[in-house]
Amino acid sequence: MITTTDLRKVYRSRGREVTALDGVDLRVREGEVYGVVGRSGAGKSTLIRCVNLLERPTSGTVTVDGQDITRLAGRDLRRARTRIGMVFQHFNLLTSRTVRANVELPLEILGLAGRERTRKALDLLDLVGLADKANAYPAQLSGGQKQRVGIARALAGDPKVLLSDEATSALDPETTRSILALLRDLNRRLGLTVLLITHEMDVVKAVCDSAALMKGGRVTESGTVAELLATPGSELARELFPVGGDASTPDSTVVDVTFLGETAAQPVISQLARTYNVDVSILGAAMDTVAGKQVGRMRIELPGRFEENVVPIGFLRERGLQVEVAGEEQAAPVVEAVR
Ligand SMILES: Nc1ncnc2c1ncn2[C@@H]1O[C@H](COP(=O)(O)OP(=O)(O)OP(=O)(O)O)[C@@H](O)[C@H]1O
Repeated sequence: MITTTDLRKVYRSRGREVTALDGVDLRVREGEVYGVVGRSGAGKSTLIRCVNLLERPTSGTVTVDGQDITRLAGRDLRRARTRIGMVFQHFNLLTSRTVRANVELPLEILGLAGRERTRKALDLLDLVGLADKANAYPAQLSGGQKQRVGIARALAGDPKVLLSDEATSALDPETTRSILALLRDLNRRLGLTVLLITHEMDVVKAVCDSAALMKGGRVTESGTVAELLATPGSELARELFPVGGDASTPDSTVVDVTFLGETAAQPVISQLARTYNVDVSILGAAMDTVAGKQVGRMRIELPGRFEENVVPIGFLRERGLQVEVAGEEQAAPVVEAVR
């Protein structure tokens, strides 16, 4: 639904050049909620602003719903933009206009007649749970309510795609949860594709089907959350699911095991201990729901060095678990060893 190909953006100001995007390839599928995370300055805002051409990329292409929008200008671009809604961290509401008039603004630009505009704005406010605030002014609303108005306004052009630029960063945790639940609900009910940027892993955990990590203007990892969790060495997986715990002795093997979906319910660790008669110590563990799936991660310690634990580690992998051995690159030989 959204594809960027070798997207580059170089800002030039006062003789200096800053490469904000350094060849970004992104694939957001129709109907998914896709999160882009990264530190401040990684290029997230630039990326999302290039997707609706608020910022013109220096090179590369952006395709939204099959249309290369980097080729568009003038009226064609304005029309394409109505199919791409955007919500902002600081809401960007007009304080002199009522809530209804804020939502009507893009409808005015689209040329809808007065009565039709009002009806549509009221429908949208109903959709975001704010029907009773139509005549209020933004100053009379809480942060969460303001963001609901921002979302209603973003939906005015019946977009297929919604872009969210840190929409929950200015909100408290409970309001964040309710706004994320609203985005998820709109994604499901309207089949809306959502591309959001955030610096909060909890946002990805709560709503995203897929995610990408940006660093220095590049995407360093991307995939569905399940794929990322199953990728050895994935930084995103580690940040989504941190498990701590240090080895009690240098003569042991520390293994991080990730349980996804059905495997989460299987008693594999006790099977491992019984089958190989090894003492398994649990150094750390966490269970959570990520993208609606139960996921667990456990850091275990096996007595003896890696070479002595090749077979038990192979046993875990054979059970379909994601297994990472701390400080080793021998993952492939282990698979070979049990075949
Ligand atoms: N208009 C601009 N002119 C010059 N440089 C800019 C401009 N906008 C962004 N940059 C630079 O581009 C780089 C990427 O910025 P960007 O805002 O996209 O990052 P970000 O990941 O969204 O950061 P944050 O989370 O702090 O918003 C930074 O080095 C920033 O200083």
